[in-house]
Amino acid sequence: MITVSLSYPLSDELLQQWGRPQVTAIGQFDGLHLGHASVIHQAVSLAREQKVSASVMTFHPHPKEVMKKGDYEGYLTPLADKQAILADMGVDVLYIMSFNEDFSKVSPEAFMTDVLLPLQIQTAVVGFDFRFGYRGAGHEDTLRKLGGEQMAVHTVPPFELDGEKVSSSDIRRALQTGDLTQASRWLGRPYRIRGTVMDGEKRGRTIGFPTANLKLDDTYVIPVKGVYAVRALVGNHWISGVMNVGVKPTFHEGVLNPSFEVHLFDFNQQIYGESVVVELHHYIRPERKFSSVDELISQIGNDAQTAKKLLG
Ligand SMILES: Cc1cc2nc3c(=O)[nH]c(=O)nc-3n(C[C@H](O)[C@H](O)[C@H](O)COP(=O)(O)O)c2cc1C
Ligand SMILES: Nc1ncnc2c1ncn2[C@@H]1O[C@H](COP(=O)(O)OP(=O)(O)O)[C@@H](O)[C@H]1O
Repeated sequence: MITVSLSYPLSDELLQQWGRPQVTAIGQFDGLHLGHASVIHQAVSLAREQKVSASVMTFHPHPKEVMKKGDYEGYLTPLADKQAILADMGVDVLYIMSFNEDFSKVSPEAFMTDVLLPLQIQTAVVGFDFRFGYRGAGHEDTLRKLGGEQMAVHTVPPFELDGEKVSSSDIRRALQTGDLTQASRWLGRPYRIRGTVMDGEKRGRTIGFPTANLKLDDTYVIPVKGVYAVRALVGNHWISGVMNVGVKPTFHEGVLNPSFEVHLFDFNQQIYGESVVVELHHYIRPERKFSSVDELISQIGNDAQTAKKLLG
């Protein structure tokens, strides 16, 4: 998959290089959950039928982040994660349209005449609730009307599991309430975060549970504070472990930003500075303040046993 950065208005040079008949899925696609996957699979299969390239157009940063709407809570799949997942879905080209205040004012008409038609998109594939252009004025019918003879529009209906529509906002809620089973079902994979191992307070090893402290590489949606059964990719190996997302109330008061610390099972290596991906499989319990370090140690021991059982 090739990634192409776009900024509005598109230059002639860019259009010469990338303007070609193609089928394009357009959307924000944060989370790349099962609903998004159904839109993208549809685009890829239409592209194969029409013997043209399959592309995805997405917008970055997230419009909610740029427009400071107040309900922005971070990314389920920051750009790097999105890229990796889309590459595995058979997408040939990923267009990343730079989203800023100026671009937010582009009308549906201008988006069609200045972006979609010059790129020679012959079929646009969008989800049922797709909105585009200034103030989200455009929707699927607008796209159809403006595209006329030159661009077909394919709308994908809501993807449902057990009669419920899969949505990014429900996945965020599930992560914020510790319902990881639901989050994983809707995502079609466990929720993942990526970070770099930093120095911590060097206490972990003294209590028998060294923990790799992660500085997250992006502004992820933060799952509820507490203890999780996880699998972590360290180098080329997936290792089971237990993670605490929290502020360590046993030792500190008034900390606002949670830390992400993973104790890896049967592991004893120095990994400061390494990049680690953590998959959150199960939520075990909320974080709490213990009245002694011994109680904390014994609870972490129980957590590790629970995680081993849950991870099988
Ligand atoms: C599985 C697990 C569960 C934890 N649960 C709690 C908890 O409930 N309350 C708490 O104050 N700290 C908890 N911690 C955090 C420990 O206090 C922390 O790992 C320890 O202080 C070492 O920190 P350091 O790696 O920064 O040195 C937990 C850590 C792990 C690995
Ligand atoms: N089983 C393990 N799980 C996590 N980290 C480990 C493990 N064994 C060794 N380490 C290393 O030790 C560090 C954690 O030790 P710790 O005493 O908790 O220090 P810090 O407070 O700096 O995180 C990790 O960053 C990693 O480099």
